[in-house]
Amino acid sequence: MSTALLSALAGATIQDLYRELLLRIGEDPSRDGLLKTPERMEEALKFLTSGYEQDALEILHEAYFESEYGGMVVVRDIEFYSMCEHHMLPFFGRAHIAYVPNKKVIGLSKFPRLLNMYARRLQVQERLTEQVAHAIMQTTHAQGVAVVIEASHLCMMMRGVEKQNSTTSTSTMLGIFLSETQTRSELLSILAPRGRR
Ligand SMILES: Nc1nc2c(ncn2[C@@H]2O[C@H](COP(=O)(O)OP(=O)(O)OP(=O)(O)O)[C@@H](O)[C@H]2O)c(=O)[nH]1
Ligand SMILES: [Zn+2]
Repeated sequence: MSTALLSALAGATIQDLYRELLLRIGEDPSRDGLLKTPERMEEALKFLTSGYEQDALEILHEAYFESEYGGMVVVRDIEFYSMCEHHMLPFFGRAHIAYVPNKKVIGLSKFPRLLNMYARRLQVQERLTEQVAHAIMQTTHAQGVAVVIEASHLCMMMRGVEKQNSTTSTSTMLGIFLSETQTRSELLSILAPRGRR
């Protein structure tokens, strides 16, 4: 890209860029239905990438409660929407987050908040899974953390290979979930589809 073009782009707003994009795909950005579209797109993009402005400590740091609970906590079926970094198309599905506390439990709502934070960045499913697991482990010093994500990728559905029914599963196991087969088996039996337990 030429220096002149780069400096011209640097002065452009996100809405200018979206207007140009509409022109390049053969649309007329001045027609009635599209007049406010660059503004709407900017707003949507800011929301969908708002995770860059947050960090895990900020989300988790005031929601620890002392507890002697020594079992496993599993928050399952947390729905999420993210965008793949390759095509900037959505991938979405469900996450299951489990941990074994270490004298402190975390407010349950913080798990979906943490997932949303990482999901609202350009992602690959593998990294999303790892980031959620490591953030919980590092901030809470839990005995173990496990994150399982099942997702459908629109870049594999509405374009490319056009497969409508495939889903992708990823999992990250840390601490006791890695070292103890029994703990891992307990989690897998909790996550097994109902009727197959
Ligand atoms: N591992 C991983 N791959 C992803 C994820 N989301 C999208 N992809 C893949 O990223 C790859 C990008 O491959 P490229 O060959 O560079 O792009 P492409 O030509 O658009 O690929 P096709 O989708 O096969 O048409 C594709 O195989 C996508 O399926 C993800 O979360 N994890
Ligand atoms: Zn993609």
